[in-house]
Amino acid sequence: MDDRLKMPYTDAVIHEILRRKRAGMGISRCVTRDTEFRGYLLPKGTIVYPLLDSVHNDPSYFSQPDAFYPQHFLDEQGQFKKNEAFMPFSCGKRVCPGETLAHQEFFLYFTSILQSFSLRPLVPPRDIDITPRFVNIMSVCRPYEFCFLPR
Ligand code: HEM
Repeated sequence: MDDRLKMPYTDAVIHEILRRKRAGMGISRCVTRDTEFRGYLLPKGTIVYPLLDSVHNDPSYFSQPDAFYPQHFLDEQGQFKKNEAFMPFSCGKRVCPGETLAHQEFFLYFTSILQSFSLRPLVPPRDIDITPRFVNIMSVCRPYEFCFLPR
């Protein structure tokens, strides 16, 4: 997110949601020529899937990869801190062209909802299971219910 945003904690929460959202797989791609990658030969025509979840759960970049921990994106002064391993929109030439729009929408929806409602889960937060559910090679969030209480 850019420096114009002066709500670092909210920004960090949104980034942590995107890190944890667990639909972390880019679109499949095809290797256009024989390619060596980390000692492996990927022959021309090989289909590859970038697994973004792997980098989002790398403990050398995220100190508590299994937790919901917005501090992954905050420095000691509570200011927003970029993390080069954050790439829910993938990276490179085929990076998601909707990234800026998606960030803006997230911020507006999230802040508008929280300005008008308090969110209350139906069970104590510690009883909410935030471990991923695996579907084929993807992991997805588990659904859970909560109430919107007008402020
Ligand atoms: C939370 C929201 C979003 C996430 C996490 C997301 C994530 C991604 C990812 C991971 C890719 C694959 C990039 C790659 O293959 O390397 C992608 C591609 C793409 N996204 Fe998004 N996206 C989001 C929202 C949007 C929005 C709002 C739009 C358009 C308004 C959009 C349009 C596209 C398009 C057109 C591609 C294909 C790009 C290409 O193949 O060259 N996305 N997105």
